[in-house]
Amino acid sequence: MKKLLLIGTGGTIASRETGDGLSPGLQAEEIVSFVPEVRNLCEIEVLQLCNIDSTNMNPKIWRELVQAIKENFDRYDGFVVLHGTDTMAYTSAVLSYMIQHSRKPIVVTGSQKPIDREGTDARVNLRDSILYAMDDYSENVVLIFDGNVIAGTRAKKMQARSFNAFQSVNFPVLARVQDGRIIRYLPYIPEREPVRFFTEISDSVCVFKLIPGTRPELLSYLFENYDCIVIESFGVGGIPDALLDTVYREMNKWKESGKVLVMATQVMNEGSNMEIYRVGQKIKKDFQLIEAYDMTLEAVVTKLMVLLKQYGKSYEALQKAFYREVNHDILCAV
Ligand SMILES: NC(=O)C[C@H](N)C(=O)O
Repeated sequence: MKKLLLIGTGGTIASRETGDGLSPGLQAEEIVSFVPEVRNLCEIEVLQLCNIDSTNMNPKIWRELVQAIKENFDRYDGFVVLHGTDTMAYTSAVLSYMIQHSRKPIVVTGSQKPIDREGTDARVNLRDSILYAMDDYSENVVLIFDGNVIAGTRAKKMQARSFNAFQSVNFPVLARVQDGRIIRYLPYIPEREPVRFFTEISDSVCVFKLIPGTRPELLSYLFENYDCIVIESFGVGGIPDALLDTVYREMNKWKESGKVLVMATQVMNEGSNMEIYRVGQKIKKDFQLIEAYDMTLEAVVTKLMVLLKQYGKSYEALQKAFYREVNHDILCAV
């Protein structure tokens, strides 16, 4: 019989009413007891990493999660991580970058309603995730929710309350799990390279969302205090004229000190391309700016967190690595 490690981190799936609102209280062991039939599929062992609302997720816990999977990697055939939905897409993305070429599936799942509630989505999500994690044709990091199997780097929370909370952005859903069957939409290409763990991660990345009329002072503060700024711009991407002086002044200082500016867009679908308009083209050329193209913001941020630790000293190497595809994260870089 195959062996599965179920890792509890908290989230609504583990939550109970406290009088002050829902808060994680159930342990992973108790959570599996709500779906006893999964014990027929595989041997399940549990590890309780933490028990938090995923609003409190952070890079330190990600490091511990990766460490836990690394230490147990040879002993199990697959992993299911129970997680809150609010930052689940960040965690599935960061796991994709910190654990690459995994022949063994690492599934991240959770629910919109606690597992002990009637009509909860938790039981079906947990059952689907275990089924998928124990299938011979599953590999790498995926997020499973409401029957959709989404590549770890492509998930985004799109509904605050409904059961179909996650969508796969700019990439097809990999598979569906329906009535206990897996329907795969993409051909199985076995991982050939050995698994690689990256256990270091930077917390010096920030996101700056532009609005019409953004004041430049704010940008100067971020330039001084972070190693990497991701600007969420408008449309296919550009910098407002009113911010250009600040950006040029800071960037000239910055490039020498190994800091990085990355352009992304507030528009979720189809991605950025700064070469289309004057507001984007010139500045991109002047500083060889990195841009997100079709990646999700969650993937951009977490990829940079991991790459900064490896290539923080060389802008060219970081740029090259950023555009290298990992777990289906980018298709359209030119
Ligand atoms: N549905 C959920 O899991 C939401 C919860 N606040 C969390 O992210 O932990």
